[in-house]
Amino acid sequence: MSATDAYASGDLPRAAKASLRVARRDARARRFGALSPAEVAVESRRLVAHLLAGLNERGVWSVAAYLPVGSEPGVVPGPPMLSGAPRVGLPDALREAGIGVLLPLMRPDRDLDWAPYEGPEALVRGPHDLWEPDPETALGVDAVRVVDLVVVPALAVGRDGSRLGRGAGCYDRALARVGPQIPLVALVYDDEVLDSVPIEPHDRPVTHVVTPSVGWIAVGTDSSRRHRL
Ligand SMILES: Nc1nc2c(c(=O)[nH]1)N(C=O)[C@@H](CNc1ccc(C(=O)N[C@@H](CCC(=O)O)C(=O)O)cc1)CN2
Ligand SMILES: Nc1ncnc2c1ncn2[C@@H]1O[C@H](COP(=O)(O)OP(=O)(O)OP(=O)(O)O)[C@@H](O)[C@H]1O
Repeated sequence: MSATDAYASGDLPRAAKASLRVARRDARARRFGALSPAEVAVESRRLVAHLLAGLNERGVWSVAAYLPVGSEPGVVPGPPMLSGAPRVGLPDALREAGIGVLLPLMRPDRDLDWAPYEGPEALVRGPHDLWEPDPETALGVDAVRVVDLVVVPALAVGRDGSRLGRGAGCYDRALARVGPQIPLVALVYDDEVLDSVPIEPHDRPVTHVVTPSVGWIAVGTDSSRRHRL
């Protein structure tokens, strides 16, 4: 296949994404390994505080979010609590601020279902080391349409709004249902804000990034930025 054919068929951005994903995942794991649990906790608290301040300024009352795990930004380090419940930072902080929170449940078809967050004790072990709401409480894939803002996981984000995810396409499917006026906010570490990351036609650009040190950064093209708050 020629390079032009490869590009037209989508193979080039797909391959570029795959190698960047490996590099970013390694970099994240290395960085995480070099920090103590206390340092991770401090960074997570700063990230969550920035996120909350910006939600408050924007008058946001409901969000679709997620529970950071492993080396993801916002994770609360340490084993599960004595009760067996996971350590929860971000969803509790949102709920305590009076914000309604939906959490995702990964479906076998790699789409995302959504359920209200009702506290750490109500979470159950999901696939891939994730903690998820009880599937009995799930509202369906369309529940994400009603929130004021979506908090999105990412391995890296470009200043042009391009986002690199884990590669399952879960968020691509979910974000395809979200209206164009809804802010899409990726949580990343400071060194994960790049000029751009490879994209494919199905990728929805994010509108903002929040990092532990800088806080909120509006991303996207100049024209996309002119049309929003
Ligand atoms: N905290 C958190 N929750 C989330 C996501 C996320 O990225 N972070 N998701 C975002 O989509 C959804 C779950 N999506 C996932 C998609 C793929 C893999 C997966 O393939 N995991 C591999 C390891 C490689 C990796 O970490 O990516 C595995 O477990 O073998 C895991 C979760 C919904 N909930
Ligand atoms: N709206 C969609 N409907 C159906 N399939 C989709 C959709 N969006 C993406 N996909 C599929 O998901 C695959 C993975 O997409 P991609 O590499 O962009 O994932 P990602 O953005 O890194 O992951 P995520 O969205 O889970 O964070 C794509 O190859 C594509 O076939």
